Amino acid sequence: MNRLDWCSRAGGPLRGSLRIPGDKSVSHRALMLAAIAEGDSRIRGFLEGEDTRATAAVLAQLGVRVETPAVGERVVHGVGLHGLRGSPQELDCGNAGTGMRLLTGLLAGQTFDSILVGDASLSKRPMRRVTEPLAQMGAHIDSREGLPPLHVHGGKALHGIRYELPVASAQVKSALLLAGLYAAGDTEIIEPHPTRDYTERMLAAFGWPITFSPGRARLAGGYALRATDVDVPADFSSAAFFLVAASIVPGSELRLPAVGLNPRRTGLLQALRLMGADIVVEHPRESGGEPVGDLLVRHAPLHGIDLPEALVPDMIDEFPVLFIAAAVASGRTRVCGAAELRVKESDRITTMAAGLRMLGTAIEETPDGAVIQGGAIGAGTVESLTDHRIAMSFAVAGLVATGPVRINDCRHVATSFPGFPELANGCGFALQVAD
Ligand SMILES: O=C(O)C1=C[C@@H](OP(=O)(O)O)[C@@H](O)[C@H](O)C1
Ligand SMILES: C=C(OP(=O)(O)O)C(=O)O
Repeated sequence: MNRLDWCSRAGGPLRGSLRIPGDKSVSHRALMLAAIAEGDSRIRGFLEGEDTRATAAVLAQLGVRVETPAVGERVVHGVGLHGLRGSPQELDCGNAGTGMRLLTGLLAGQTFDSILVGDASLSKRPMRRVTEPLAQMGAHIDSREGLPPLHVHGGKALHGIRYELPVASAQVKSALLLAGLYAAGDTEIIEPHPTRDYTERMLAAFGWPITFSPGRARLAGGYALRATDVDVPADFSSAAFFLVAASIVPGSELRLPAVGLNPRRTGLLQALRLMGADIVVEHPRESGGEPVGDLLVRHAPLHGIDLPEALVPDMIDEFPVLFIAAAVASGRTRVCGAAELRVKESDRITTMAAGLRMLGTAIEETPDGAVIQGGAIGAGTVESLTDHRIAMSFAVAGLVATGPVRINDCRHVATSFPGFPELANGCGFALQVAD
């Protein structure tokens, strides 16, 4: 893929109503559960991102017919729990940690072997967090010293385990629950802090008996999934860029309709409100078993905070853009308990600290967070290291910078947010491809 650099300039005020694309976590899971269900499932609001399309392509390689009747829609012809077929080719998960980790759980219980590969960024991400508990369930997975590619051996008889997660991770929890569908006996997961529960909710919607409450989930193998239609809400993590952008640009007022508001995703909403943001949830309702609402965000002066550590797992993907809010806010913001940021698409603490320093912000890195002194953001060149959320966060910074912000290596933005530059420019950003 060719290199793509952006230049973000001062813009705004931001105005309008923006349709944010579908939720990435929900889209991955809807594809996987629909694939092994009995019957046809229709997914509406599907994220047309590179990550979720990679998962659809992997499932097609495994013998699942996935149709695209319209943009943002998939019809998945489920093959049943035991209907997947092995592929002689490698299964390419692209940039997606979620895709690779959940598929590893799903494939551990099959009769055939699979090889999962990813791009340069995914090939550096830790996989022992899934392979070790899966091995305790009886799976056999070879890795390159805990990194992809993963060779998942088939034909292993799995048995359920009771597993206390060492780190809060919805991906690990979900991988084990998917393997648990194929295991004898109970699989029980206990989390150090509750994480997003989409897998649990969706398994229930597909008719699999499961009990779950915040921080716990338990199911037994040996049932069947019944096809069901899934309505995917707009992705809160994508909405996050606009929540911060409208908060920091004077005169802004943005509406973001039908955004998913699962409480395990909305930590940034609470953090921004603690910083003084003006964000209102209008028409809170349920859609497809998930809480959704229309977000109305207006400019408001922000001030620094000590981020409550309990919010960290509920905003794990929103730290890059929170760092931008903190760099603009008056006073100091302190983040701790967020060491997981170091194993995302890039080391998000170091990448953000390096970029903000280039723009003149005083930021001190700590092992599990950062201390950020707010003030004016300057012009400069920053590296996104191909991390989509870093690229979009610095695009937000450019709106209020004293000069142009050049952002290198933005080619992966479409992994989670296809159409971001167009949507951003449509509401008042000044974001262009750089020469
Ligand atoms: O389960 C999911 O869909 C996700 C869980 C989180 O990862 P971890 O499970 O590694 O925390 C998050 O960062 C990722 O973007 C999506
Ligand atoms: C960490 C992320 O995704 P994944 O783990 O699926 O690559 C993300 O989208 O910020």
